Amino acid sequence: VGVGIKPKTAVDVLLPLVDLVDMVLIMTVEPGFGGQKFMADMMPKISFLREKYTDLEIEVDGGVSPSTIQHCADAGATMIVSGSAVVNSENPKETITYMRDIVNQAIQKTPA
Ligand SMILES: O=C(CO)[C@H](O)[C@H](O)COP(=O)(O)O
Repeated sequence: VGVGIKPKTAVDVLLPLVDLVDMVLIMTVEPGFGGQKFMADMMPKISFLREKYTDLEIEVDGGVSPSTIQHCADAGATMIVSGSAVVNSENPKETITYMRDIVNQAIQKTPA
């Protein structure tokens, strides 16, 4: 079971819930539809959670693409939702593999 927060929701609301769930979702667009612009200013929410919870699955959803994935990975995201960037890609497999590799590389660099 996961719990997600919208961009205007403070990350602190997750703190009492983290131990009860399998993952948290940080929305990087307003929920509703695909194709919106990635909100890089959501990255501090991810870094904050990653610093406190080294093993937590943190998902991002919204505007995630090959050009924004590094921000997510560096902040500590481990699960990625990507719509437009994948379905509009000329090579979805390559796009997925690229984003997965960036996230996996960041995970491997994270101190245990
Ligand atoms: O539905 C959404 C928001 O509610 C998502 O952002 C969407 O599923 C992912 O699409 P995209 O990568 O185009 O932002």
